[in-house]
Amino acid sequence: MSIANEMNLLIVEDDDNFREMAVAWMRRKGHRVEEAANAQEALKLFEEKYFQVAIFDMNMPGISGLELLQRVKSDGVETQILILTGQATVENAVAAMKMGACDYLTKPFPLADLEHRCRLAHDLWSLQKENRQLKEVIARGRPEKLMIGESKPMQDVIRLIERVGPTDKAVLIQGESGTGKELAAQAIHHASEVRAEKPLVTINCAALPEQLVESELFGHEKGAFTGATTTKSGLFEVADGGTLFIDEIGELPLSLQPKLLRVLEDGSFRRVGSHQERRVSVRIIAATNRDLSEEVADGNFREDLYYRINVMSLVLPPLRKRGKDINLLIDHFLNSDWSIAEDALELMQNYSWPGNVRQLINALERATILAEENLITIEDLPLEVVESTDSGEILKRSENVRRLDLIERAHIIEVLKEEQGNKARASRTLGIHRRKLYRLLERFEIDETSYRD
Ligand SMILES: Nc1ncnc2c1ncn2[C@@H]1O[C@H](COP(=O)(O)OP(=O)(O)OP(=O)(O)O)[C@@H](O)[C@H]1O
Repeated sequence: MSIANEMNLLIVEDDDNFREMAVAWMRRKGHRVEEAANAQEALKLFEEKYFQVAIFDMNMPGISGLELLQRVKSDGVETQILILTGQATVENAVAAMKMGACDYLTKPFPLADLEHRCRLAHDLWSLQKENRQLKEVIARGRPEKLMIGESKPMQDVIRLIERVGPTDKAVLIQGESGTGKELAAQAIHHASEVRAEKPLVTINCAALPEQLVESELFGHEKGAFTGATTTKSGLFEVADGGTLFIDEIGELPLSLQPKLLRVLEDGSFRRVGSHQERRVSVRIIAATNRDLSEEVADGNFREDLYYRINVMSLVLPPLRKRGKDINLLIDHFLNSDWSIAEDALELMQNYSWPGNVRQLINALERATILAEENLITIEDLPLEVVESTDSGEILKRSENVRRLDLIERAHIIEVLKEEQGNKARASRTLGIHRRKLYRLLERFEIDETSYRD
């Protein structure tokens, strides 16, 4: 018998004969079994050991099986309890079930039945344990990341999230790429009164081919299409009771839109390849970086679906419209032992950040790899930030830096040509450390391999 099939059992029975037989039987079947002849002994064992399943005889002198059950349950033990009762006391078994026993057996019964019922009780114990673990995982998955922003447009967004979060309404989040749409969806889900303890499940329609989107969302039956080797539940079922975040909803194929509309209207849907109707309770938060009303006008998105998901609308401002928020975000994402040179900061403040917060995070990460001595300078910023049209003014002031850059770049290329693209030799010729050369190659976007023979 494998370890997984082994059970930790406790048998509480005052009839010595029966108890000894039951214990011997269960041990022979490979289970770990403790025994008690009365409730006091049982309570002591509960203090010392952990049982998955316990069997209580109902009629015992002193503390009865029912009282023992009451005590054990009020201590909050996770053990599943099976009650043994005589013909005359069957109605007590009903009372025991109400008090939290999972099952009962009427004497006499074959010992094989006892093992079978213990097995069912053990299955229940496993499921409850799994359920506790999953709840814990969900609770720990709560975002520690908060939406940062003190600018007026961000404050409006944060206030709106606080207002719509607790309602159960569908929300459409619009905003350019990297503006924090997914983060906003998390904030809305966690502000929900009824759903926050349940899962938040995400699907990105742009990342999947059409047929996969359908089976991801709604699940499929075995054999529904080539490759469907097993039955699979869809994300609507996984998110039941919670929230489904549909990212890039503008990419949802037209053919699937009626199916989504239906589940939004009454919670009903069918798995791919199944006739059986299922029902769920799922809140929808959708996001898009396209203008969905235009998609509706162009016939790419159903108007009725648009109105269904756009009950509440949240528009995330692009970073360039968030004023001094950029400083807050830099402070937030940069470790406190880092600083930024004034002209570099000014360039960042003036840049348009088409990739928004995500692009800013990437630029900072890159800069901290390139920079020396924990100071980020213009040299460590991506070229697009330094050379953007918005940065003219600042660059005029940094003109010398730029000219030097050009001279430096040309010189490095010249040396690389002389050394046939060999970085070790080139750095020696240039009189700089190899790491410094790597940094410059990356910054000037020079590919040394193109100078190899
Ligand atoms: N206001 C904010 N405060 C703190 N971090 C933010 C904020 N907005 C975005 N971020 C961070 O920026 C990154 C990108 O955000 P997110 O993935 O939510 O953007 P998105 O709009 O969903 O992007 P896409 O459209 O590309 O899917 C994430 O790491 C997120 O934590």
